[in-house]
Amino acid sequence: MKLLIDRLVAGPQGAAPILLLALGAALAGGAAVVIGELSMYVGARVQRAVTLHVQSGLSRRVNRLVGLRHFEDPSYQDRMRLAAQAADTTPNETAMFALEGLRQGIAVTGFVGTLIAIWPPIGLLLLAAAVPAYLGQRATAHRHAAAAQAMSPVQRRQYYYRSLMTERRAAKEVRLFGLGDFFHGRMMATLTRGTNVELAVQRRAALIQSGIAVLNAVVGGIGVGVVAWRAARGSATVGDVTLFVAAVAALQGALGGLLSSLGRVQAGVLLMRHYTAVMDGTDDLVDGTNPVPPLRHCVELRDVWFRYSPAGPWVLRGVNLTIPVGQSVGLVGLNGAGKTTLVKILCRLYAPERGVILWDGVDIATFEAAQLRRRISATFQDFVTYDMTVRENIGIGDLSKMDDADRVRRAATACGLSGAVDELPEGYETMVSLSFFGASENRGVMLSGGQLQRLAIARSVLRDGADLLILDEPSSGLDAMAEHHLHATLSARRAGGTSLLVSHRLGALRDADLLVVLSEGEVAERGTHDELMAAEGVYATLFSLQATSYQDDRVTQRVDDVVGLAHAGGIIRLDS
Ligand SMILES: Nc1ncnc2c1ncn2[C@@H]1O[C@H](COP(=O)(O)OP(=O)(O)OP(=O)(O)O)[C@@H](O)[C@H]1O
Repeated sequence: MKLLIDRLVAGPQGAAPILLLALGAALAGGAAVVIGELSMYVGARVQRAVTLHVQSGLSRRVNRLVGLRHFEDPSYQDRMRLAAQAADTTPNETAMFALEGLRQGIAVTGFVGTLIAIWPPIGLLLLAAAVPAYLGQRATAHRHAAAAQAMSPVQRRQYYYRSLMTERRAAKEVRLFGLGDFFHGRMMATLTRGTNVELAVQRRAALIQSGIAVLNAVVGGIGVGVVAWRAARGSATVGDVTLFVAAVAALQGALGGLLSSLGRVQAGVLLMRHYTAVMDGTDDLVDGTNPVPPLRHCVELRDVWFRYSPAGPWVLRGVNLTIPVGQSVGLVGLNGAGKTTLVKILCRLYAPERGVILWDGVDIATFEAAQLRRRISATFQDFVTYDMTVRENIGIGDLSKMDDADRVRRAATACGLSGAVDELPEGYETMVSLSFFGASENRGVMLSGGQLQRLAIARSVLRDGADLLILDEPSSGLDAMAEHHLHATLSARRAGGTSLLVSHRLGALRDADLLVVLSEGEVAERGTHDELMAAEGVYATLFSLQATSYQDDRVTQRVDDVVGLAHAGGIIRLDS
């Protein structure tokens, strides 16, 4: 371009050299565009591959967490969010920076060379200007990273309020209690707080950028002034001036872009510390390595003490409990007595602070947790309903049987669910969800609370090879008829199996081989139903309380009639 201008300024020229130079300039421009597009495409491929790799590593790491404590720690939740955010953006930013750096780096080297060739001292001036620009950018990057960290809990709160207003789970109560404006107000307050933090960082960044721009303008101005002055004195050409002006503008643009890209990478790298912290972080439970043999004798809790936090109250206080193989143990207690906690410890979702849990005499802490859990089949009180098909919802209990339609159907039948499923538009392939369409774009369905509970229990039933069956409040959502049937079915299936049952409906547990009453984290009573009734303690009081509320002279005859009818003709459908 410089040659072209100098030729034109020098006076009339032949057409061929001018056209040749113009063609050269056009080709150079075109090549730059093509290289730019190519590098964008390669960059997109690279960044996609890196993001997939990093995101996959993060999910695998989280999946490897043995215990539950991290999931109940807000600061870990924040860290996870930042790690995911960093994993999402930093590889992109870095790939972009690498490509931009390559592209702009070549351009910058060319421009700097050109400028130095025209007026060498500009090199020093540019260097002097680059140092504060870099430092300013670095300070901005640190502020961005710090703001992202400070914002994480605020954003989680904001998403939480938004989800309450937009998702199905709270829609009922939000309308019933008129909570829409209340949650909207809270969401806006957190949003405003977050925006203020971000704006403060942006303000600061704008100030720094303005300072850098002024510095660049001064350096550029000095350079252009000197070269123009030299041209006026005849020691430089007009082409030199034109080239210098263009190179200064292009250089400053390229450097600005590079620096801000570098700033984003620096902020991303700072955020990636959260990613590495998650990836390299220790688990709250150390996983064992030993294989888990089939249960032959018993599971025993020996002097187990547990609390959810070091400063919190003891939830289990020296619990001793044996679950002999082939027997059913019923766990009873008031709300908050520690029943579910005990179940979670048995599944090694937490470790006891003192005492041990022995599996045929071996501390379960030495076992590989995943293997131990494969030997246990548990349904929790707060079970999950997945936005998947009925078959998948049951198959979740044993992934190896998820596609075995027959096994899934048998598990559903055992829980009295098959009739209801058959009536669904796509049977077992019906989506249990109001958020997603099914495979054939059919709308999903929502089952009743009791049906969902049976779906969850069917998962445990599907896992029929397990050594220990744990049911935590399996029938709380079932109607009386369903409960009766379910217990009859489960008792039959449990025969000879080992089980731990937790229930507030004491009638459902009276046939258990052993009943254990937990009170404020301690075993208060143990024995069979008859023994505990004779002892006239807590169990007898609770049982009598429940029994008296049902007492009516007409009851016995009616129950006999109903159960007799059900057994005779199957006319009482559990899944009706
Ligand atoms: N994740 C947790 N973090 C902190 N405390 C907890 C947690 N889960 C339960 N707790 C506390 O531990 C105590 C025992 O709870 P747990 O759920 O084991 O009782 P429960 O006997 O199963 O009660 P319910 O009959 O109501 O189901 C309660 O005081 C509860 O507040």
